[in-house]
Amino acid sequence: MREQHQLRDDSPERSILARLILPEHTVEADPLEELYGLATTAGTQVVDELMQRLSRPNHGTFFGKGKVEELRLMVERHEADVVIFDNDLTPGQIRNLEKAIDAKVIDRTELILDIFAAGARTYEARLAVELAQLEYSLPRLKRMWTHLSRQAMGVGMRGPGEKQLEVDRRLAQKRIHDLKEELAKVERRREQQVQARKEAPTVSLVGYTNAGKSTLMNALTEANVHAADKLFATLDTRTRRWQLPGWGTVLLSDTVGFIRDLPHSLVASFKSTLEETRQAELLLHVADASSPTVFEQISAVYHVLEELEIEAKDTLLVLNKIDAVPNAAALNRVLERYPNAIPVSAKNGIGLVPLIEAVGEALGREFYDLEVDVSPSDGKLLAYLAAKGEVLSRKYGEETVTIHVRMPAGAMGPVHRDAVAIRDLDEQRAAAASGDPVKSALGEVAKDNGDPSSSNVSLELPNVPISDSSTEVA
Ligand SMILES: Nc1nc2c(ncn2[C@@H]2O[C@H](COP(=O)(O)OP(=O)(O)OP(=O)(O)O)[C@@H](O)[C@H]2O)c(=O)[nH]1
Ligand SMILES: [Mg+2]
Repeated sequence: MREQHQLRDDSPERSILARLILPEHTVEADPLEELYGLATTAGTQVVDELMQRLSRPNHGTFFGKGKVEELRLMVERHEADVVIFDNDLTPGQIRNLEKAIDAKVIDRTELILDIFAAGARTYEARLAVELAQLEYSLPRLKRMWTHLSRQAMGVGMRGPGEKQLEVDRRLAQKRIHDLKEELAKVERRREQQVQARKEAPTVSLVGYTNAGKSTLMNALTEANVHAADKLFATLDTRTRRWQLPGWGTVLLSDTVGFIRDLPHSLVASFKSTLEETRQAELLLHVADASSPTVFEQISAVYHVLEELEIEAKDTLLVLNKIDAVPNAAALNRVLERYPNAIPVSAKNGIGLVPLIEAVGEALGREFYDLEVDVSPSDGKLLAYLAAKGEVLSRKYGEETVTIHVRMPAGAMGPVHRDAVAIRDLDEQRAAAASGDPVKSALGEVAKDNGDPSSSNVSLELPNVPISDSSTEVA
């Protein structure tokens, strides 16, 4: 469990973490871990936490009556400034809660927007965040006004208050309109830029926030991009030339990380930042194999990619942080589900040589010879495989249909996203013939987890750190 900070006077804001767990939620072993990361990244000091299970949220106050009272006492006891919910609340629920507990209430979306606002550096990222924040606050303007009117009530300002609200709302709408126009312009410009600069195939790093994308970028290209143990350390795209051994020059892009339930408005406004990803020949989906929620994180990433309408031509799943997995069984559990994933440790340089080989191979590849496990109810994917590929056989198992199919590499996106499991038959044949370097590196990790250096696959690459695609704002 997280250690709770001591109360300190110089602390900026004392926060209490709260989460409502509904029957449909998957609950992690430590259900508040991610929120804790977000809250500390936002600069608050977490002093306590509270959770409740309900069959559905209380309409008025989100938590049930007794829990709200418990929360009020907790706020009082810790002199907390803010209660941060891991859920999304309605403006009305926030208003009622704030009144009941006498502290500021922030929901998950607002917290994420706050972190993005604090971290946005480039012009595009700033536009994107401002738009998302305005769209979030527009339906909540009334809430701001309620606070004002309470103070203003004494001097009989109710009329002007209402009028002010109208003015604010119109101003916000106008600004949203302008921002959208500007972003559309930036998007078009960016699309052309990326196209014009495309001297070589692009490989784009994507993945859950904190999975190690920037660290991997640095390990592969000596790009020296910012990597840090906080959420959303990267908010813009950096592209570097990468001399891929045995292949030549490719462009490698590091991008903003994703998170589950990423606010829709934010996703939409980050489209232009993700232009490199959209035009990439290959996505390297970096996942944190040491996270207890790695499966949820992987599917959250595919979800966001889908929402962004990024139809990846091809994807390799990279299981990072294998130096930090608790034991070999934990890693094998992930590899069972994703047999073609490439285990690495970006931090210790383990597995980079097999990764480089896999990237080279994927870029050169035109067809995949695959066995794809599909859920029988997934008619869409079954139809897709038949339409885009050449189906060689179908086997009906208890829970999945296994399809042997030859797929063009350019059509792999939906397969990666929707299949229950994918086995690359070419790769299996090659591994059987030569003794698989990936699996053997992995065997060493499993044996010597306490001493990752002993399984270090050494890496020496002639890397050239070059251009920076992002427009830095001073
Ligand atoms: N143990 C271990 N830690 C790693 C590894 N790779 C990265 N990390 C750590 O994970 C944290 C996040 O790394 P980043 O490279 O910033 O992650 P990111 O995916 O770029 O994160 P965002 O930009 O915030 O989305 C840092 O503290 C890294 O040192 C690894 O292979 N093993
Ligand atoms: Mg990063």
